[in-house]
Amino acid sequence: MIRFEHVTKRYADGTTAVDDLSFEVAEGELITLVGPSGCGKTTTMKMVNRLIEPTGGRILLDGEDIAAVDPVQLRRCIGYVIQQVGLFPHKTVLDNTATVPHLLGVRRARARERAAELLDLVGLDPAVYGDRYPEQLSGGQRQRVGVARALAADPPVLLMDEPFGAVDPVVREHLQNEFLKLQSQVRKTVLFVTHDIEEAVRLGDRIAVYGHGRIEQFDPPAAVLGAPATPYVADFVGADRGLKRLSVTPIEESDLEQPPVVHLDDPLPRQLGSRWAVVLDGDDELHGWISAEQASQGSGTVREHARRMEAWLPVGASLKQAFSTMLQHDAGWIAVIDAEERGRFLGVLTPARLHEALRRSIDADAQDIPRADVTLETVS
Ligand SMILES: Nc1ncnc2c1ncn2[C@@H]1O[C@H](COP(=O)(O)OP(=O)(O)OP(=O)(O)O)[C@@H](O)[C@H]1O
Repeated sequence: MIRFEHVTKRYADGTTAVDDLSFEVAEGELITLVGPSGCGKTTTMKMVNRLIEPTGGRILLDGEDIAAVDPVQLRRCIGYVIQQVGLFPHKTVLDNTATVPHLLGVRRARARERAAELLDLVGLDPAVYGDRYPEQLSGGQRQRVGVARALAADPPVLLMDEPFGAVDPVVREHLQNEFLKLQSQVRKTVLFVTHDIEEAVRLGDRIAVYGHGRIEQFDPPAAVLGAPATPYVADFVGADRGLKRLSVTPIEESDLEQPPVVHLDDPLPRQLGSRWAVVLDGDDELHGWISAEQASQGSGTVREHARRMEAWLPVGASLKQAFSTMLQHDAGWIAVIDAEERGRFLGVLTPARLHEALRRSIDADAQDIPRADVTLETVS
């Protein structure tokens, strides 16, 4: 969809902002460009809509060299969201959002109708906010209007330059989550500039980590965190990258341990062969658990002695959620179920298994193989 071929930008004063950059972005992919101030992120982005012209190389959009496309025409198929949103102060929220379709010749009534749909999509009720002016909105609400306006002409490509940079961290996280939900519906090809590694990790399908004018690593978040390509990247993602990585590493079935299992209507077993067993109902769905002590002292069926299981998660939840669930319930293990299949029990995750899952996922990324195929040298 977007292809950079040996792109260089040298400004008139001799500053090389971007140095021989080559990469490709697939349709519907969200790429975060992250790096310290002045490393060339904004320059990269502005070359895509020709606000800045490269001094070397070329950029292809859908196979076509953008140097040959009329810049005005080009910008119509590229939405642009910036930090200082740039809303027209004298226009209402609805008219601001309808600006581009209106310029493109869509009838005013239809453009406003579409604008109202988009405001709804970004979480602003058009009946409440449509007639307000930008100064009557909070910073977070203004950013949402900025996103709605960029989507108004339904462009296949979105460029976003620190769009959530000016709002406080709580609103920011909220906007990020909303944007991810929105992106899962609209599936635009997005270049998203940020200097915040947390934001880059949370949003990006892949992250381009910039050094000065160059990309040091271009990989999915888990790989950047688990296997930084250079000491510079390791330093940039921070010493707590293991923790960050937990949040982008999903629980997989191969991570799970298989404990003893009993069913609700089984007679109470004298011995479990373990300190506890998982209790399932007749459909193999998770019901709870039972301790060896209860089993050895009681009588009747499992049903009368089973305890409800609070600490469980669906497979695919993050290792961070798993860790947090363990802490929240003060549990030495959590049950993992298949949410797609009515909650079928799949196995349990213990702290040791969680640690192992993290190590396996790092090796899997480094070797580019599935996590289940990784053999660890020493298993703790
Ligand atoms: N018009 C210009 N003339 C000369 N140098 C420029 C110009 N615009 C940017 N630069 C320089 O090019 C380099 C890259 O700038 P750019 O704005 O792309 O960085 P950035 O990574 O987006 O930074 P930030 O996170 O601070 O926005 C910087 O050294 C900057 O000073």
